[in-house]
Amino acid sequence: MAKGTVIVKIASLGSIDKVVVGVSVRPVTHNLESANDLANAEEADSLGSNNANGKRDGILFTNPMTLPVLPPMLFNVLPSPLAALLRAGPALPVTLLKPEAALEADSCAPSFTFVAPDAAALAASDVLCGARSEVLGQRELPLFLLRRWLGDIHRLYRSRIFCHKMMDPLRILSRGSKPSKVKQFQHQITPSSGQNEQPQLFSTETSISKKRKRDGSILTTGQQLDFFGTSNASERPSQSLAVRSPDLEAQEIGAGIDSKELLEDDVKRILREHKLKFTYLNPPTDPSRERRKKKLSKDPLKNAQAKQQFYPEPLRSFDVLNARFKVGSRLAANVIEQGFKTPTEVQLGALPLLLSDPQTYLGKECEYKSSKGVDLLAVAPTGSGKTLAFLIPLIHQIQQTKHASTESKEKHTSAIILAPTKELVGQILNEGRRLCQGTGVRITQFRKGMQLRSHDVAEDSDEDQDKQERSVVKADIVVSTPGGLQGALGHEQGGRALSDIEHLVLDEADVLLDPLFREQTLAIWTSIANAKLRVNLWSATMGSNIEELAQSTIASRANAMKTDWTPLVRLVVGLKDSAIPNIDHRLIYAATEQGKLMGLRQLIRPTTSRSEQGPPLRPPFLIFTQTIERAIALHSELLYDIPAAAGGIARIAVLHSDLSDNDRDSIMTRFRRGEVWVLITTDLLSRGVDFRGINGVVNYDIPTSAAAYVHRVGRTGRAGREGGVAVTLYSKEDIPYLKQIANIVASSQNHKRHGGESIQQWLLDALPNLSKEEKRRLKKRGVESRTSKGKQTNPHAARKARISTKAGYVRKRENNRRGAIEGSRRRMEQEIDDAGNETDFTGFD
Ligand SMILES: Nc1ncnc2c1ncn2[C@@H]1O[C@H](COP(=O)(O)OP(=O)(O)OP(=O)(O)O)[C@@H](O)[C@H]1O
Repeated sequence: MAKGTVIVKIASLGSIDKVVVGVSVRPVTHNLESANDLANAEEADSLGSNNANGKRDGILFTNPMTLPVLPPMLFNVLPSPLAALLRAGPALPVTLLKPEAALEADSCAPSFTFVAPDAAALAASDVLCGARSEVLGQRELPLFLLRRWLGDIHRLYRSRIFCHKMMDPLRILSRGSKPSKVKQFQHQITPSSGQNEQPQLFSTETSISKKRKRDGSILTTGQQLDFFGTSNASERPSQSLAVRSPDLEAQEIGAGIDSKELLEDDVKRILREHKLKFTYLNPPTDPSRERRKKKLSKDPLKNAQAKQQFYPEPLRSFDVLNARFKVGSRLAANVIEQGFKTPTEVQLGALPLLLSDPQTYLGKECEYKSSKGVDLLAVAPTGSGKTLAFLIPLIHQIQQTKHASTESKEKHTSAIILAPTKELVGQILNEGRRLCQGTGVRITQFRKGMQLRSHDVAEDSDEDQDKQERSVVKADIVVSTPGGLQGALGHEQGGRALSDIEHLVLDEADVLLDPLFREQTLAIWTSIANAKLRVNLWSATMGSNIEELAQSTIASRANAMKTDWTPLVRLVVGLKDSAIPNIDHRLIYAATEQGKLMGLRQLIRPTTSRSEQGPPLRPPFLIFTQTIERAIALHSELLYDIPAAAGGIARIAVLHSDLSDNDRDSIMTRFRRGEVWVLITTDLLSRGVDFRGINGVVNYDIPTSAAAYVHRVGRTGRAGREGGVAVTLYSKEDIPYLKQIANIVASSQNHKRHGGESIQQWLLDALPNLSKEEKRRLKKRGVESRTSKGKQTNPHAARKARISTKAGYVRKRENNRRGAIEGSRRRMEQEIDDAGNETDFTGFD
């Protein structure tokens, strides 16, 4: 085997109780081509030693192409535990994917994270030759090898061999070594089945509609609008601008032809196909024009809407960022280097808005004088790449300002990104760092004790300033939760420090402006005393009340500061406030709390008859509960449900806001690496957090609003990935909440790419309708029996809602025991205190 060729290795360790799948750049020492080879390996299990044939025993090597065909052969031939373990081998492509997942999760290029079951396995298997071992489980591989290896794996995934052979590790390891007679190799594409080549949700490929032309012939718009070159090149008409492949486009860019503009009709058609709608929310009011408009139609609303919609030319490919928008070549290269090729809908719509002069799309009519951009409200589906859509323009604008600036090179923060949770802040930071590399723009997370600095503060620096120097933020972009940053505003320089801020981005804007965070967010927003401030608000859901609040804040700020009027535009992708159409939704009636627990167990380890009914829920998946207490209770209930052979309790974890930051980080990392398969959590992880390979989401407790449902289930099916499953278990108490969720499911299934079961009409009809006020109340309160308040108001219902399968007397005994231990501990502490007090007493002088 040529030096540097990457192969995949399956290693069985000494006790044959571990299977490691990894890559090696070493020559093949043991080619697993036949059952005999395997038997040899099984006999001599001393890992790393050479057997009589000079082969390495106990380590089973194969290359990526043979791995998928191994398992069936092994199943039939081998009886021993090794056979069972090797059957788990093909399930480990979940693990095999980890380098990729890790690549996405952390800033790993040009290294990647390899996940071995434990330290011994990693050390013993010597997974990566020539690797520099730094941290447990983390080795570095030269980038070219990584690329080639991932390429091989992706090819396999694309050919679907892997998926076909892939087995559910939980099922295999929990049901003995006999090959099951049920369709265990049932083909299922899951979000974790590799890289997604098509990140668009509403791509032309999937929405081919037919129009009748005037001459009577049928025009298939989907074909005509293969704008992003996804269909077969030979089928495309060569002349159409709308069908150029990215390659061709790249060549054109090189030849300087890219500046060609699309015809207005083409632009409109493309935007319609991708379900993009742009609205100009605050066109300057011209009294004479208003009068004319009223005369034009009896329906002024219609007229107004027609006036306010506009159609900017979409971004065709990331390759044109530099040529068309003069985005710095380093920033443009960073985007491409991360593997982003085709812009998602929100990116193809928002990037031209934020990167070009508003006059180019709003026209001269907007009477827009300054060239300082627009304020933007963007509503786009979960996982559609909003982070990239706001980071690219932000970095570009900061770069431009820096180049144009003649002022001192002293670093001042000029942009703030707010997000509701620390997890999301960390994630934005990671993505921002990757994009900022080599651009001269710095991004940081705002931490406790840090301070922002403005020009003036820097100028009137004194001795005290030196002391504070180390805590002063020197980055251009600061990412923070509202609470974190608001603390800094209390500082005497706080208000002044914000005077340099030119960009404010609110990610998950609807939650940031919801009562929970509203005060903090508005405090920061209104403290920014910079007339040039531009605001972007992003979310997958945005109610009209939030939109109004945003508009009125922008307007009142402008009035108070007497600033020039700035255009405010809205971009909506797809149907507002709806769930992504590329996942399967299942609503399961479980009647009672016990029923829900049984239902969940059924999902984790399905019995055959049930699992035949729909795509099984494969790990990794997330389980949402209503409260922290319930997440903890569910965790301890399910702790032993994953068989020890499959990793046992290490495979399940709980994450909530009562944990320390370190614990939260560590659980997130373990989940991203694939060490944790089932993560139980609260709504803390329902927004923004991006685990690309999540196969499913379980709403163990029903979400309390439609928006919460949209965001929770949006943790799967990221960037257009197919095969995600969203299961909602509901009991009698959940019925009032169900209608809003059933409506979302129905509308999402109607827009599903490949059809799918829609929710039955009788269910929709049978569910009670709620008024706005009731919805608001339900959202605020949650299901009361599951809250601590519910325990006091209705202890009986609260008892019934408890997550536990233990009988009452067992719980009582446990409580008594716990009480006794606690009492004894307290008594001992008391005695020690008393003794201490006695010895401390030194008597009278
Ligand atoms: N053009 C693209 N092509 C492929 N993948 C992309 C593209 N843009 C973004 N992604 C990936 O899509 C995933 C989701 O992106 P992101 O987290 O920004 O989505 P989001 O719209 O902010 O979702 P949410 O509403 O849940 O916060 C990320 O893994 C990101 O790397």
